[in-house]
Amino acid sequence: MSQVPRKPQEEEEEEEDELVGLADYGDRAESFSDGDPETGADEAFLDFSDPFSTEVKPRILLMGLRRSGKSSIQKVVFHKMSPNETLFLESTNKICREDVSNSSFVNFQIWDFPGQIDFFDPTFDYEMIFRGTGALIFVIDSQDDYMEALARLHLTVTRAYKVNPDINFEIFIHKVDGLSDDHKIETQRDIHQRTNDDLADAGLEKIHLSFYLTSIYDHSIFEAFSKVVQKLIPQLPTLENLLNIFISNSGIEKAFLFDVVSKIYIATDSTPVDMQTYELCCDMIDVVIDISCIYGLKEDGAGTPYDKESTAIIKLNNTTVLYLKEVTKFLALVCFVREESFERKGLIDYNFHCFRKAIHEVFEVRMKVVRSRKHQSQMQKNKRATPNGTPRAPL
Ligand SMILES: Nc1nc2c(ncn2[C@@H]2O[C@H](COP(=O)(O)OP(=O)(O)OP(=O)(O)O)[C@@H](O)[C@H]2O)c(=O)[nH]1
Repeated sequence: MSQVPRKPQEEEEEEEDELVGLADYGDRAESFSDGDPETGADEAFLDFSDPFSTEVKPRILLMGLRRSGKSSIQKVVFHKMSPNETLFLESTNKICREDVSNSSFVNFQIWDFPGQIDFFDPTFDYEMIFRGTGALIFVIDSQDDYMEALARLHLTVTRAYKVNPDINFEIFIHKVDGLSDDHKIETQRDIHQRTNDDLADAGLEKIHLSFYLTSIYDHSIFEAFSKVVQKLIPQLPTLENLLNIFISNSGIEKAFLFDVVSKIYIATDSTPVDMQTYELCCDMIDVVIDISCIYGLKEDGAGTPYDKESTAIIKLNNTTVLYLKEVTKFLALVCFVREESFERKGLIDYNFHCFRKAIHEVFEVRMKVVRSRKHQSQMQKNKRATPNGTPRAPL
């Protein structure tokens, strides 16, 4: 698997950008889906062997049989494609990888594994792939006969677990919009039972699989993705704590920290999440970004639809106010406030200022650790290259 080296300088600048929250919104996802037609292997642009590339953004693999809905999920969640348009997506007939790490807090890669390709072929370095992965999402088409998918799931999970026992295995029982409520529950129970039985037969009952019922036709796919991503964020308890402090001191009912591009919420306060509230927040983000894109950009297209100044207030007819504010270039805070509490907007804004500063500090600490480890690893590499201890000659 070949890799295109990236300049360390550029990489560092990129990371710094993330932290300081510079305005850089936009779907800049790059698709690298043109693999080698001979082998079906993709020309990977991301260095899987770099243990640090996963430190700041979680890396997720999306796998599943053909036509299970992988590309649709990715297009709907990360590219704002409408679900109906996915009907016209062409099938991928080779292994392909897409990287949307530039546009979102989530470092997300999709690996399509078409049925005829054996991805455990020795020519594929699957160990390298699984080693740097935080979560493996396996998509099962619930409207189809899923026996083949379950066999492939078992094979994938057992191999991946051997390489990296820390991977979270997330099973999306997908396209459930076509099933009745009873049928949904029955399908989930059946898939759960069969996969766990297979693992127990292989003596691997300790592998934990999480199941989600998903569809691109409602918010279930965003909700499931949010849960998957949250498991991979080491700072989650700190973020939740900060949100709790923020809402209790500002008279806010509920607050979500959203990844703006994907509308995945990466954290919320500890009050329960209600689907309708979440959906309203998603709609608000859509409204803000759409209006900004249409009326906010200059005539030559210059400017960004989401930046430090981004903020929005929407008053609902049930005496609730929706309040959105920019936190970093990827993240936004969306809150539900009662009208009477919103009268103290000055207090909310001051508390938000402190909250925003704290969020930046949380990620800054992480970045410092990553940088120092990166530095140490580079030093070790240099030492290994010169066993007698003499410094390496500059290239
Ligand atoms: N009803 C329904 N159809 C869906 C859903 N998600 C995807 N589909 C449809 O499933 C079909 C296959 O979707 P793709 O996204 O191309 O599947 P894929 O897994 O990427 O397929 P390959 O590229 O062949 O690997 C498309 O016609 C989608 O419109 C869903 O949640 N519900």
